[in-house]
Amino acid sequence: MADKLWIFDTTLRDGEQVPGCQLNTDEKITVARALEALGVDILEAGFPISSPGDFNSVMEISKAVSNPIICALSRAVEKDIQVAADSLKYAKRGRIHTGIGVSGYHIQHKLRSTPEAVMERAVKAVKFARNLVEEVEFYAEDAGRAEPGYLVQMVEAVIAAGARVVNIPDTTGYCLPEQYGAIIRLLKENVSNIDRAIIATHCHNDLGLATANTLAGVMNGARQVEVTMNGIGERAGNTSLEEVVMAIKSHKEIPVATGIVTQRIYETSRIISKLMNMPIQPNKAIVGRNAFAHSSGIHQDGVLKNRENYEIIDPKEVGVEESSIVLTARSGRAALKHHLSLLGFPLEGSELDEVYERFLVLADSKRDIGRKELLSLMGEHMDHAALVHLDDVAYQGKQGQGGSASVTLSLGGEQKSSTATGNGPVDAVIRSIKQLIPHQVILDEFLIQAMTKGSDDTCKVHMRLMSQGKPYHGFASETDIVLASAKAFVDALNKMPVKQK
Ligand SMILES: CC(=O)SCCNC(=O)CCNC(=O)[C@H](O)C(C)(C)COP(=O)(O)OP(=O)(O)OC[C@H]1O[C@@H](n2cnc3c(N)ncnc32)[C@H](O)[C@@H]1OP(=O)(O)O
Ligand SMILES: CC(C)C(=O)C(=O)O
Ligand SMILES: [Mg+2]
Repeated sequence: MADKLWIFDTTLRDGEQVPGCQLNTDEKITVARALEALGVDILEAGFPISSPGDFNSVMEISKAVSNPIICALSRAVEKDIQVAADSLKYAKRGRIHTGIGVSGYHIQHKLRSTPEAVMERAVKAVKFARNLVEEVEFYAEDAGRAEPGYLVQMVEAVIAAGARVVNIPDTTGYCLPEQYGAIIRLLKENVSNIDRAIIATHCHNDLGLATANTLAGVMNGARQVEVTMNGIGERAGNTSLEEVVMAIKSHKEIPVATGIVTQRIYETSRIISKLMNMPIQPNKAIVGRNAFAHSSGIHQDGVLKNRENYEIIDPKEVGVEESSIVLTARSGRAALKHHLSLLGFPLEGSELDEVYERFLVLADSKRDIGRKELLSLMGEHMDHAALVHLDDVAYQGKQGQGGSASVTLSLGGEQKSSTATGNGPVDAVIRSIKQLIPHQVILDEFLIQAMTKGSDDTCKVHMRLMSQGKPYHGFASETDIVLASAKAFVDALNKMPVKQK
């Protein structure tokens, strides 16, 4: 039977160290509840000595969630440890995570100490923590660059002092997978009391190796992995939860199993991205917008014949409704035929060839080919009847007073106008459009990206609308951010089936 792999989520501690990602207590509780539903085993809720707000967050999270073990971080400093223990007083099961730097760099140049004195502080800290809580985890900071013999002695000493989990961080993301795996193996083979503790991995992504190193650690005996949702964390980030969990699920030869409800991965990723104002790169493994999108002809043909030709994970397994076939100038006939048949045009042979030629000319000049473009390829008369046209947009806004907008759309050939107010001009414009369309759509994701750094820059807007449980992506580029938002919204509307608009 596979061993249990303990999933230690540090999104609310290491993840929250990202500049601009700081959360208030209510937001942290929302994230903690989402992580609990996802099935994480240990939830590192914060660094309680760092501020009254973080102390309060750890305390409130301890009250709000009951399944995961709640963990509080501290230095190897008695006051930190005492405050961490106080913050955990409502936790059903609390853990103190204390530790100290163990590499030559940290011992000499950060702590300005000696290896012997650092070992003494480590042992003292673990004993002090054990007097306050049952569960103590020790982190050997910068273990990835530590002298191996010293690391073995340190791990043996802290286990003897009462640590039940020993975390071996590659704090600077320096190790190669073979090197990191060898460190874990060294500890398994040379620490005399290692059977009394669980070894944990905690890898950073400075060389893009965090997931590979974590898996190397697991293959060599680690049974706890410290991860964050979307891989966020200090500098280049931490190992991402979704990557490790899905790598393990995809490779049965890794002899471990997790309790993660993988179908909740996508939703959890979005909740965290939104609350932390941290967009997810489109090509991010598992949760990126393009993780299940196929855009070149050979791939699209393969996926349409059998999804598994180009997908190692069923998107439903991670909570993504379905893979998508995106039409671009690199698409072939199979993809075009697929989209046309969805629109009710089952073309074959020379008819398909003829439309494909015209499609390629269009696709060479336009990056994103949607319903609107396909309908116009099939005959301009269809266009007016089936599409939403943005005829006019006017808006204004004043600091502290929100915004107002009026929008005119042509819907099914009929012109309609509406006005609305909102918390700013963009919100007002989107509300105006929503008032004009007959069915409910939810704006689920909204990204604005400036191309360069000038105030005269073109901004690119991406919106994801949900309608009847399905996602529709809209894109637009304009120098005017409000107009770009309106156009992206309408672009997504135009990708929905006619009856939904
Ligand atoms: C690898 C990691 O991610 S560790 C976690 C990183 N997270 C954070 O640092 C966020 C929380 N931190 C804080 O709020 C503050 O830095 C505090 C409250 C911990 C300390 O604040 P200050 O007392 O002002 O110290 P400051 O941050 O300037 O310096 C850190 C001190 O801790 C010492 N230190 C660092 N790590 C440890 C450790 N694990 N154990 C003991 N001492 C440590 C440093 O040597 C330095 O000591 P010095 O002032 O005697 O040189
Ligand atoms: C505090 C420890 C676990 C850490 O975040 C690191 O070493 O990267
Ligand atoms: Mg870290």
